[in-house]
Amino acid sequence: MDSSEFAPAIQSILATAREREGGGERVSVDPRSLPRAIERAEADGRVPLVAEVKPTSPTTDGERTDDPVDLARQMVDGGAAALSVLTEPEHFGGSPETLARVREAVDVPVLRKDFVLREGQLDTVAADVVLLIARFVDDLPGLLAAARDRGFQVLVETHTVEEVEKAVAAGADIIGINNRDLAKLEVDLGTFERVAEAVPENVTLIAESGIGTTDDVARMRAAGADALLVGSAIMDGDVAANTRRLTRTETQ
Ligand SMILES: O=C(O)c1ccccc1NCC(=O)[C@H](O)[C@H](O)COP(=O)(O)O
Repeated sequence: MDSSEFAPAIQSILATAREREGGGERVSVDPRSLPRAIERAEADGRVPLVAEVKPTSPTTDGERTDDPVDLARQMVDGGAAALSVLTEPEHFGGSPETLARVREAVDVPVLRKDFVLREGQLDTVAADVVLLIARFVDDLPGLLAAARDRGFQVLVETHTVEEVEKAVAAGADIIGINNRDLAKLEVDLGTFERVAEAVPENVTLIAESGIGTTDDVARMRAAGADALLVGSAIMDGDVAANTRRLTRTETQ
């Protein structure tokens, strides 16, 4: 992978991710099903939302320092089908310990959001779902298999049709399309609309990033999103109210 094409913040994220130690002991997970959590939300009329505990980021001003467990509970109270927890410490204010505490406190599936590059890093903490970013992982089939061997469900994040093809060839059954271009850090919801057609019907499809309004929710759902991953728009202000507003969006 040639990192020089990426924004400086991404180059820094990747440099620290390459250095990060993995966990000591091999993790073994009995996961809460993300596809079933999405179905349950649909069945009771909530927009399936993966709400993200995201204290800060390279594109966020300041840092939210409230107790992440309290924020996570508010997201679930607001109707979130699942949660995403950043575990990247240097650029996102996350930690594996935070994820472990959140997962203990809620009963919905929890995604580990990080920049996992090699097998040992899967053993840092147990989660129901782990993120692998197609653009950054050299051996996607190998790392996907290693994650599944440990019991994780795997969300493979993509940004282009070519990356969707790479994810499908690797056997991904949950695919995210990130509206944020990690080369420039620009967000364009048109990305999901353009790329979603390349994703097979039997794959659980998640729209990621830049979703802030009920119109954005309706737009992503109309383009085929089974679920939406939302961070900033939920973390900015009243977390329960923000989650409720987005999960109750009428899309028909
Ligand atoms: O969010 C960032 O600033 C960011 C910068 C560099 C790499 C990744 C970044 N975000 C990771 C994510 O995937 C988002 O946290 C997630 O999709 C939620 O996005 P949003 O709703 O726009 O906060």
